[in-house]
Amino acid sequence: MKLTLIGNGFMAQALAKGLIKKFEVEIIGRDINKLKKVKELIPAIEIKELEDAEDINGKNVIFCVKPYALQSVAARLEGEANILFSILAGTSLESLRKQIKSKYYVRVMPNVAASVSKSATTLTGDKEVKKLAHEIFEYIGKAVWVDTEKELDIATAVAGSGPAFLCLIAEALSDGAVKAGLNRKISNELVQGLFEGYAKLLENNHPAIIKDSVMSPGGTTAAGVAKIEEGAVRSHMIKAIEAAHNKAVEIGKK
Ligand SMILES: NC(=O)C1=CN([C@@H]2O[C@H](COP(=O)(O)OP(=O)(O)OC[C@H]3O[C@@H](n4cnc5c(N)ncnc54)[C@H](O)[C@@H]3O)[C@@H](O)[C@H]2O)C=CC1
Ligand SMILES: O=C(O)[C@@H]1CCC=N1
Repeated sequence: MKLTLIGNGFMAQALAKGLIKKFEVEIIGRDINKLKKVKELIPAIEIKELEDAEDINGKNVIFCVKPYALQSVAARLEGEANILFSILAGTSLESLRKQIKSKYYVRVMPNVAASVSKSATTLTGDKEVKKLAHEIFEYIGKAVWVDTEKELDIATAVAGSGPAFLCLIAEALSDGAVKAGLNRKISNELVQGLFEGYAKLLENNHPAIIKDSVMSPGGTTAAGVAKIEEGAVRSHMIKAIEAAHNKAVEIGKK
């Protein structure tokens, strides 16, 4: 099966790296020089410059441009795709249906870890292609189908934007270690190992149980946790998800 990615940005490249293991991948973009650079990085892909009347008839398209570019790119597409997968944050199935012709529509919310085939991806849309959507997006990591777009917009906040939130935590932990006197290289290495080990533990344990197992009475962890609570970090994480979700909904209304 051939997959046609429209857009040649960061996420298109991240998806292509995983999808190429199983599928033929074509990337259509507006800048041939950028496309040639992408081909140098992922030689197995086909590249094609976006035409003014780009024929998508019968193709399985993964739409990877920015949400604001939907209208201008859609106007250049001709014919009816077989499946239109869209990774555009906030952009509703209704809006896609109005602007791009396709037999089936699926919204997809991957994340940056697609570049290492470890995305936590959420899918929703036409149930006729649910199984196929799963099969395709499992090549970039874990894929979960939800029944509503509301759930996908929440998933956008927690799994799409989530890596950036974790980056702030990772950077801050390393900064703290550097502030205390550890060198940057060792601090970063320890934080990387910390996330790797924690991800493994999280597969089978609730975070509260892991926390309790680390936190000794009167110990170092308890001292640190008390400081974190002073800064209302948990409350602000909840607010961050709320804000990111609200933004996805707002993008959808434009
Ligand atoms: N970056 C991330 O972690 C995630 C991004 N997304 C979604 O993925 C989509 C792409 O995001 P990125 O790859 O991060 O952005 P990017 O800026 O790296 O790529 C955007 C692509 O759209 C193309 N484009 C923009 N305007 C265009 C136009 N008028 N005509 C033709 N092509 C046009 C650009 O040339 C570029 O290839 C967005 O809709 C975003 O919501 C979804 C999940 C995670
Ligand atoms: O920030 C954004 O809009 C995109 C969508 C999910 C992750 N990045």
